[in-house]
Amino acid sequence: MESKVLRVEGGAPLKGEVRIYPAKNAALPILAASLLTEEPITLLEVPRLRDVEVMLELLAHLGTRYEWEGRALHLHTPELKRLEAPYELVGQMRASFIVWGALLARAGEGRVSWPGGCAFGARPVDQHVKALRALGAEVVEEGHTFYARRKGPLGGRVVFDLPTVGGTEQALLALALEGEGTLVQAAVEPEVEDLGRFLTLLGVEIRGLGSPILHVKGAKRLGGGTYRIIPDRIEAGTYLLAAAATRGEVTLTEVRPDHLDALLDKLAQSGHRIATGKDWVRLTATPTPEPLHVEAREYPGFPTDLQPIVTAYLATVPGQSTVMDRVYPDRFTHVGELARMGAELYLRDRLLMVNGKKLHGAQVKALDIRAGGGLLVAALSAEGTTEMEGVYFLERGYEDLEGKLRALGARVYLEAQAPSLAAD
Ligand SMILES: CC(=O)N[C@H]1[C@@H](OP(=O)(O)OP(=O)(O)OC[C@H]2O[C@@H](n3ccc(=O)[nH]c3=O)[C@H](O)[C@@H]2O)O[C@H](CO)[C@@H](O)[C@@H]1O
Ligand SMILES: C=C(OP(=O)(O)O)C(=O)O
Repeated sequence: MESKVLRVEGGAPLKGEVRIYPAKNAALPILAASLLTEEPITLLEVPRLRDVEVMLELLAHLGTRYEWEGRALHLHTPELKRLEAPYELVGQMRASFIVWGALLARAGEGRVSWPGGCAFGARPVDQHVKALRALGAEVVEEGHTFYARRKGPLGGRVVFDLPTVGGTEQALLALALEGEGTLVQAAVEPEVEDLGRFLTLLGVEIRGLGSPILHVKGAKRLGGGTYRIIPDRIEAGTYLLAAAATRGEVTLTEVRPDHLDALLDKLAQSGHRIATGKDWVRLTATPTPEPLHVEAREYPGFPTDLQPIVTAYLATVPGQSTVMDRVYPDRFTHVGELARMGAELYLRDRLLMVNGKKLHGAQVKALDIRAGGGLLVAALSAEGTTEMEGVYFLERGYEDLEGKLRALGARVYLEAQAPSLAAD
């Protein structure tokens, strides 16, 4: 059972420079896509995160040999050894579900368990099933597993009911070998585009990348190659919001400022000074920020993954802010925990009203990755000490969190168990 606790002594403004690592949510589908080729692949600078370790365990189960060289990762799947992804691995995170499309493409069949991932409301997979069926695969749902097979090359037109990141990635992988098809209302998130670029490197033809209509032409065989994953816009956003909440000054390096447009605009609206260069962003916080109205939407809108974190920031901003999440309307597991720190939050018909004020330290629990990010931001700005349980979730999404925050002057300590909790 997880027993680590993150102790945060709040109140220190974050100051300094922090390097942003590659995107977890781009790395994971790219790792799944490595199953498509028998040629070796090298990914440069892969984030060393728990989710990546789980995905590598799944790939190894399916037949991949891999080796770390510093932060680079060499992968090689000469042949698939198994065609099923079990619950023990797929149940740990969402992204592993898309190995299904890769198995179907390479082996002609594949079975996956119902996926896990963060539980912040309903997360159906009907669009994944719809896409594979529309491309001509036979799909059978058996208990909590999904089986798909194809007789010949996949092809056709998928019209998604709504833009889905995972569903679009699933369809891209399914079409990558021999398939040919069009995806309508595809997700346009940078992580989907990054997967598309990686597939292009392997030999798949994709027109329309970054737009909601994608034309995909798979190849008979795919090659290998070396690829650099895009920076993590959610990690970047977390540090920017932490800097804003603590009224500090932080420069992010190795980022894509264009991927952060929606957040940077909101931070500027709130009164903070933002400067950007080709691959860096600096936030100089105003001591008197303004409240905001934030609505999380699909890219290029405000990211749902930053919604719990911007909520935590707004809980520290005097005045009334409002927050809605149009992508995951019930993504509010952080609300009750923020309230323990004194935050005034009222949820009415999926509209969150936030009356910002100075927060105080408390014992809190992260219930999913970005809820953890939000609690962390609140704790950094709060008066007094916060002890956070659920560190497991933070470790799914943030590499070297303690080291990076300490370098920015934060007083954060990862402990085996907080003394006050040990007494329980
Ligand atoms: C590993 C990964 O990359 N996770 C991200 C990915 O999750 P994930 O790929 O699971 O999210 P989706 O983009 O698929 O979900 C978007 C919306 O579509 C709905 N939906 C999705 C699939 C489906 O078959 N049916 C359906 O109705 C979902 O309930 C949600 O309301 O994108 C989300 C939205 O940016 C992010 O919050 C997650 O961090
Ligand atoms: C919610 C996330 O991941 P998952 O989709 O795997 O739950 C996330 O990265 O914020």
